Amino acid sequence: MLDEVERWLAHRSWSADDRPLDLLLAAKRAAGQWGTISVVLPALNEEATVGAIVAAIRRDLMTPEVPLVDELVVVDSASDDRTAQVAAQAGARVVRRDAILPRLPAVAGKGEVLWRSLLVTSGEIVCFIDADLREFDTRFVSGIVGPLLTDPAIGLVKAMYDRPLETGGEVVAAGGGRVTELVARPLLNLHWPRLAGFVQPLGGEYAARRSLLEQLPFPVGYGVELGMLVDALDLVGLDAMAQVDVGERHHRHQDGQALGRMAATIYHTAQHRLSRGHLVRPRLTQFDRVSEEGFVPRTHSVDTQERPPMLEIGEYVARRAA
Ligand SMILES: O=c1ccn([C@@H]2O[C@H](COP(=O)(O)OP(=O)(O)O)[C@@H](O)[C@H]2O)c(=O)[nH]1
Ligand SMILES: O=C(O)[C@@H](COP(=O)(O)O)O[C@H]1O[C@H](CO)[C@@H](O)[C@H](O)[C@H]1O
Repeated sequence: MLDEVERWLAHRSWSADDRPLDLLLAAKRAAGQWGTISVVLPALNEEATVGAIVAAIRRDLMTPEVPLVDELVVVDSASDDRTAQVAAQAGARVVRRDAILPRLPAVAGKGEVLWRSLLVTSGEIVCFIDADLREFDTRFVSGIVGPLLTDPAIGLVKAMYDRPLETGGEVVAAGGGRVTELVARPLLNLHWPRLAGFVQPLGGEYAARRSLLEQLPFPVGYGVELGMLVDALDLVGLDAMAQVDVGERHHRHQDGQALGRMAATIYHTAQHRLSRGHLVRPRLTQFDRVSEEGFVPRTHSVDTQERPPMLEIGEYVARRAA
């Protein structure tokens, strides 16, 4: 590991316990406008889990005694279940992805909704939390916004955690984060070794200053986390980035082929940054055994579209100037 990363781990890697809530609330008061916090949950068919996450954040972090979070928004990613109703009943403001910036028709993908969320939130600190988490602890939020409240030099904070691989509520292996371990961590270590200190580079729980996020392109799919780490490193440097240990994360796990498609788009996101030019062919062929036919190839396109920095969107600039 690079000496720079060793040093980074010593002074940019914390526990959520290092910043108790009373310290955060005092820092938030002192920060004024710069301490405003928006929590965003991207949600595609998360009716089973989104309500408990919303309720926990409202219960713990949006009360007169603990007014840490200023707004809580669920961006509904064209769900076809009751995600929007469940989230609204739990107390979130729900915004439909397709209602945001309709002049640019939305495309499928997690990064698409995170990018659009910047247009419908106002906090100077934006905190992203996946909506498929179970046994959610609001330390995930307070832990990662903490350094942004207490240290002006920090621009982006990732959560780190254990992530058991579970099926039906039973732990089947210690090593969740399959795409992290098989694709993202090797890619980062080989090509961006300064990012090798991030324990959960693909984790979906992270917070950043709006002033940083609005300068970054957003890969529209699952490449958004890797792309954001690489682009933030280029723009603000490693010392403006940090990570906080928030314990253990339980979430729904996708099947192997879905993770294969995720891996392909993450690889494309990395390759796009490596050569900013020559792109691999964005297609992925996978195989299913079909009774008498044997293995049948099924080819998927790999999403490659990226949205520009929000500062290049006139509506966003006008809203911020208002
Ligand atoms: O097109 C998409 C894909 C995912 N998500 C949300 O993004 C988060 C992370 O997605 P997912 O759980 O599928 O990723 P994983 O954790 O399995 O890698 C979840 O809240 C999803 O509902 C979304 O809003 N739109
Ligand atoms: O880290 C990973 O390997 C993947 C899959 O996790 P699991 O193997 O299902 O625990 O999950 C993450 O990757 C996505 C792409 O960056 C993020 O969007 C998810 O929030 C994150 O859970």
